Amino acid sequence: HNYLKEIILDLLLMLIDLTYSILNAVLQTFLRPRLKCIDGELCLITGAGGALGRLFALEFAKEGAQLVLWDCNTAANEQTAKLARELGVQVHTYTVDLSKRHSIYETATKVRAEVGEVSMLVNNAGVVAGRRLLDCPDELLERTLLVNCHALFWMTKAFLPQMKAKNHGHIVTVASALGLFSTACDYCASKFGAVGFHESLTHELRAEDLDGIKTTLVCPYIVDTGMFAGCEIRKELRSLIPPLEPLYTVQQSMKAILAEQQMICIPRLMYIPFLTRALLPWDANVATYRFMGGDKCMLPFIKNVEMKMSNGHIKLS
Ligand SMILES: NC(=O)C1=CN([C@@H]2O[C@H](COP(=O)(O)OP(=O)(O)OC[C@H]3O[C@@H](n4cnc5c(N)ncnc54)[C@H](OP(=O)(O)O)[C@@H]3O)[C@@H](O)[C@H]2O)C=CC1
Ligand SMILES: CC1=C(/C=C/C(C)=C/C=C/C(C)=C/C=O)C(C)(C)CCC1
Repeated sequence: HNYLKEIILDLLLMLIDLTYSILNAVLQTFLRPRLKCIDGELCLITGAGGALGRLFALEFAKEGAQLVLWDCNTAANEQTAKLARELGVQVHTYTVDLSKRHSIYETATKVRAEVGEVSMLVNNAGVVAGRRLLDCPDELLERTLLVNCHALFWMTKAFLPQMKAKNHGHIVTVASALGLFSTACDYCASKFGAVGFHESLTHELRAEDLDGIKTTLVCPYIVDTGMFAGCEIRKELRSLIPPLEPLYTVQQSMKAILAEQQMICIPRLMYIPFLTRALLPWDANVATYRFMGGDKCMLPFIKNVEMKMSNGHIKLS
């Protein structure tokens, strides 16, 4: 009898929580969310020499955060640091290879010794091979998984202990719309991995009642940064879902981060293929992808890469 009472009580409590969460989420879409202050927080951004990484650095600098910038491209990273310093914040740069676990751990040890405890982590660095599976060298496929997915584990293992000690921090995962639904590309598996990592980390923190450590998942559609140059959907629909402006993407992401939102799809329209992927039968999804050009969107991108390779602009690493 006691078991029965307990489960009925738990069920009622769960239903109250569930109703509250739904009402709250609906309300939040209409209200302007309260944004947190990150003045003085120490924020580490990976891929800071890249397009979105640089814009993230500048937005965090505008909010008064101190920066630790990581990238494998030293010159691009230094350029980001220069721009951020002009906004009056302290910036520390590190050259690191995120595809190597030891490089991540060694650099993290240096950061802790030379700068201090990181309280915000923006896992932004990402790569794509963008070749057909059978044409793609194993090393390139492996690199996609190492940088986009494995690195999230090592980064979190390196910086979460300090956050846990204070029950204070924020871990941002820059994944992709292609982490929620897929097309033909090596990148999707790595971003699905990133989404899974974010969710399981979020559950782990909740299960340990560490409610001072927030997580945010960022899932943008194509952003006009050059990383996916050539990737495109059906011509007639391109004006309906145009590639995103890099600054808009980062500003929307910042709003979600500062509102401590659990996830954001940019643009909002991307919630639709995310939902229909789960709701519709597989072949129905294939039919809609075919109609919209989502099934072959990577082909012109791959052609681009092949052309650059044959011209000697890109070499296999
Ligand atoms: N652009 C887009 O359409 C979209 C991008 N995203 C995601 O947003 C994030 C940023 O993308 P974006 O700014 O466009 O890409 P960029 O290529 O401009 O920036 C990525 C940065 O990460 C660096 N990087 C790559 N590999 C490593 C490594 N092994 N170790 C350290 N640093 C590394 C790159 O250096 P280098 O240039 O020298 O390789 C580059 O500076 C990525 O995670 C991407 O997957 C999500 C949705 C859409
Ligand atoms: C697959 C697919 C689509 C195309 C998505 C594309 C082209 C996404 C590209 C995302 C990128 C490049 C993300 C980088 O991280 C549509 C038309 C929305 C319809 C639903 C299925």
